[in-house]
Amino acid sequence: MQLIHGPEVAAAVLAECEKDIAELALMGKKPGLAVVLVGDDPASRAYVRSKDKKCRDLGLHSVKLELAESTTQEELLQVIAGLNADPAIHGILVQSPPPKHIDESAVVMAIDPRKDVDGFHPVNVAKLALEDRSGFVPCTPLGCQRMLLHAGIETSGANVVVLGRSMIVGKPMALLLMGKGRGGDATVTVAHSRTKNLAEVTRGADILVAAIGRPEFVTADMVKEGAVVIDVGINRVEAPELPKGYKLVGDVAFDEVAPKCRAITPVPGGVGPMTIAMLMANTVKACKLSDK
Ligand SMILES: NC(=O)C1=CN([C@@H]2O[C@H](COP(=O)(O)OP(=O)(O)OC[C@H]3O[C@@H](n4cnc5c(N)ncnc54)[C@H](OP(=O)(O)O)[C@@H]3O)[C@@H](O)[C@H]2O)C=CC1
Ligand SMILES: Nc1nc(=O)c2c([nH]1)NC[C@@H]1CN(c3ccc(C(=O)N[C@@H](CCC(=O)O)C(=O)O)cc3)C=[N+]21
Repeated sequence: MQLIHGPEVAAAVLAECEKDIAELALMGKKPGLAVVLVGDDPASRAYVRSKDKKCRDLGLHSVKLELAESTTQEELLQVIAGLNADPAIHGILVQSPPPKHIDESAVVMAIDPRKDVDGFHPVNVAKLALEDRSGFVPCTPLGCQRMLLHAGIETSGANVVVLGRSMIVGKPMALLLMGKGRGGDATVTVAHSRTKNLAEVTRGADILVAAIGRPEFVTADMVKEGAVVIDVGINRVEAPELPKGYKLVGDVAFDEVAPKCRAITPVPGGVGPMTIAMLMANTVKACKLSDK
């Protein structure tokens, strides 16, 4: 069984970013990323902090905006308009999900598609579906694809099952893996909460991507011997015996599934660090494509 280490693959991505950042510096350009967080969800805060740190480590310009829970949609849209107009900012990320009084799709629509490093804007969703590589692909599925490539896992002709159909993970993951060319050309099945005989469907997978947000949902009986398993899930579960009072587990019951696998990603230390690395890569790409 091969363990695919997220931080190791992320380091390769970040090394490429560093080369690009050095080249951009020669042209007087420095990639800039703005991350906007509305409210004070602890998991979101942790993510925003680690992104900010990674930016600084790489020498990117980083702006972290932490707005009060009570921020109105109008105020948030004004903040985004300011970032759209700011030539030092090439990427904008608004942490999802926003508080309930804010319409997420209105927020996504307000971001200049050229700065939409999350790849959530309809222009970028369409570009992914059209296989137009000038757009931005959501960081998490992009990171999963990169992990498969790094681990030498052939996707061409493989039976892939993507468990989950969200716009952030499942749907773009399916589009990437069914796309033509390197890291694609797979036969993709997308399963979700209405799927019948789920275990039978997932047992057909040569490559199983789990992105449902249910702790340790995927058990050994759902996985074929020799399959590759990518665990996207990040679930906080209570663990009173630990100093933090919680631990992170994936959507896969790692201990029982791992022994059956050809390769598997752990949680933590799997897909999470890749998401951040791809965010850096998308920001560098946005800077390269910008005229400022
Ligand atoms: N590693 C990383 O960087 C990231 C990790 N995540 C994690 O990935 C997981 C998924 O996130 P996200 O896609 O945003 O989640 P969503 O809640 O938006 O989507 C979950 C999907 O899983 C499906 N689903 C839920 N329960 C079941 C079930 N019992 N059987 C089959 N399908 C089910 C849902 O089906 P239906 O559509 O029918 O409701 C839905 O399509 C979460 O744990 C999240 O924390 C998310 C983003 C980044
Ligand atoms: N607009 C937007 N874009 C996102 O990309 C986005 C979002 N909203 N909302 C929330 C999810 C979740 N997400 C994670 C990224 C990295 C880790 C990560 O690095 N996790 C570490 C563990 C970190 C820890 O120990 O707490 C790991 O898995 O090893 C986790 C989760 C991005 N998301």
